Amino acid sequence: MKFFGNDDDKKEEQKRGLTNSLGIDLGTLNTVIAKPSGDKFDLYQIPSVVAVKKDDASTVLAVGEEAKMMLGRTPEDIVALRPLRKGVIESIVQAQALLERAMEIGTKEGERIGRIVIGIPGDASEVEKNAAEEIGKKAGAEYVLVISEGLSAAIGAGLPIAEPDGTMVIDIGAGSTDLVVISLGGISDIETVRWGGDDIDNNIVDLVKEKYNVQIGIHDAEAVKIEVGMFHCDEELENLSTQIIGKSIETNRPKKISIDSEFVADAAEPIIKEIISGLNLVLERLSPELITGIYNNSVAVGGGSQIRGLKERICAELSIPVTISDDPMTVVAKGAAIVAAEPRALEPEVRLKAMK
Ligand SMILES: Nc1ncnc2c1ncn2[C@@H]1O[C@H](COP(=O)(O)OP(=O)(O)OP(=O)(O)O)[C@@H](O)[C@H]1O
Repeated sequence: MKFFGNDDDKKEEQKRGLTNSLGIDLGTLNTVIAKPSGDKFDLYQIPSVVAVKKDDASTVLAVGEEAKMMLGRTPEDIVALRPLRKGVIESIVQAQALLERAMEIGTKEGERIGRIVIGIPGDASEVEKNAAEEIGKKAGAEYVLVISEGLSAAIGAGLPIAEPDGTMVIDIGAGSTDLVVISLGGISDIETVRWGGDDIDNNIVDLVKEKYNVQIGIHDAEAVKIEVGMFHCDEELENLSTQIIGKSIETNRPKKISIDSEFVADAAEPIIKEIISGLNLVLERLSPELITGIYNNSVAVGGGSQIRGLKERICAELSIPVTISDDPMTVVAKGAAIVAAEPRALEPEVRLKAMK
């Protein structure tokens, strides 16, 4: 990554004590915090969950791990909720509590947060962006910059974002998938597909019910997806199998069933179809100048990018070779941390916003 740093600016910031910066990926499922530390990053992760009073959703009682433990087993007057749904902030108060916790985790005692960069979905509206910025400021950061998760991922993955040729990021998250084309340091196109890994889990639950007359929990469905999951593709991928216990709908008794990769691929088919359709739209709009860059520099990130068969399926359907990030869950936060430490990593217009 080439930075355009200016030593005077840095000294100025140091004078003001703005030495601590954080990158935060405010995700539907997990919030990842990256703190630059020399050439590397300190990384932290918390579940994007808050526990609130049932009759007053603005009174936050617990955040992160503690709140996650309460999911599904809270006392009557408490509910555990996710402040983001499909990548969109649902409750500002709750998202603020989450962000405050994230900043606390990334800060040593006595340290002040100078600048945070928050990655949010690229198709977020101005209102949502402003809300995220507001939340960051209220949570105690001096400077807040909100950037697209896709751009952040590209920076974190070390893609050549400043080149005119173009690069593409496919970010398959829990609730949504962002398809982001970047050139000359900015986003030249974005398509958000409101489908992601969570929808695969839901489809697994439904398909198990339909095929076996058995109810399984959503967490078991996710575990199965992670263990044996794949997308249908032309390549012969190993058909793995695992067993889970569900509740028989007929007898109400526990019932053991086997689920294999082909089964998960059937459940995941509507989601990969939506992703391919989104990519088709991006390609339709793509200017021919960017096609070589997309061919040479497309990367898949996000938890869902780890499902086997993704790159094979995309290459077969769209003739685009995709590299799967070896760091899919933290790359957005890392990219945000790079920008937080050095806003000139972005193009001039965005930099101006960062410095305001
Ligand atoms: N090894 C894995 N194989 C397949 N799926 C995985 C794996 N690890 C995590 N996932 C899935 O990835 C999703 C979470 O990804 P990620 O943390 O990137 O999402 P997020 O940033 O919280 O969501 P969003 O981007 O929608 O706000 C979940 O659906 C999870 O089940």
